[in-house]
Amino acid sequence: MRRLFGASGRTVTVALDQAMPRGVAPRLADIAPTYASIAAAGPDAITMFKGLAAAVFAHNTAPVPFIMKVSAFSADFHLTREAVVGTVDEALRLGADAVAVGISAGSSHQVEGFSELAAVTTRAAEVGMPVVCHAYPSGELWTEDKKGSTEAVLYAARAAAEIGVDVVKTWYTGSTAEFAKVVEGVPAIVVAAGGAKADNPLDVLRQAASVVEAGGYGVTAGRNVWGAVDPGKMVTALRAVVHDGERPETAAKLLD
Ligand SMILES: O=C(CO)COP(=O)(O)O
Repeated sequence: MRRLFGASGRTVTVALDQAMPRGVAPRLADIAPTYASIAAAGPDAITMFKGLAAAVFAHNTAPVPFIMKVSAFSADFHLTREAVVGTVDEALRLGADAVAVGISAGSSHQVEGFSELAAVTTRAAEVGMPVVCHAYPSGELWTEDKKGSTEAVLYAARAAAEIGVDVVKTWYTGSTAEFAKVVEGVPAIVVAAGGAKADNPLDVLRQAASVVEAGGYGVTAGRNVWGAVDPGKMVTALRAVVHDGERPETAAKLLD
């Protein structure tokens, strides 16, 4: 856990796990320069599937703390059912520092999803491997008024914590006050996803500052890092906000 959370006790983790769920964006297709830019800026960890990790880390086993994603959804084909694509024991053998599992709360596949997560937390506890859960209320069973609400996000995040994960990564709920309700109701370390690509990079930094102000432990950001004009500079700016408490407007100057 100490490897994933810097000296400040917070994390700027970069998620490079999105080709399978969301399609092979050009920055992910041409992964070598994207990875090099991100890694050089020193994120606290990178979340990836094992095959990509094997490719980008090459023969250097641990240049950056590595969170191995062991489940995957595929938005265009199935948003609410995760494929199991790895195990805790594999992650151990590959030198991963943690495993990550996704759950889709409020879906007709919730029972299987929770059971699969529980199998991971049980094995991970036996071998001392931290578990990160990407816990989203992305199921189809939510009524229209509940979809995307703080109540739904809190439910997904709370379920993950109760299944015994160490870190819950979930959706930012729009304001410091609303995200604080999620943090307060979840007995685990809570971090926020970056979310859909923002038009203005300053908004990414403002969101990170709000997460920390709400009591969150940082961010696990994907599209707003690897999709940034300069991914490495975005990692540096996020680190300034999350670890050093820099104002977003000041940190944004690091993007120039
Ligand atoms: O961890 C993530 C995806 O698995 C976060 O991705 P986004 O920041 O793009 O939402």
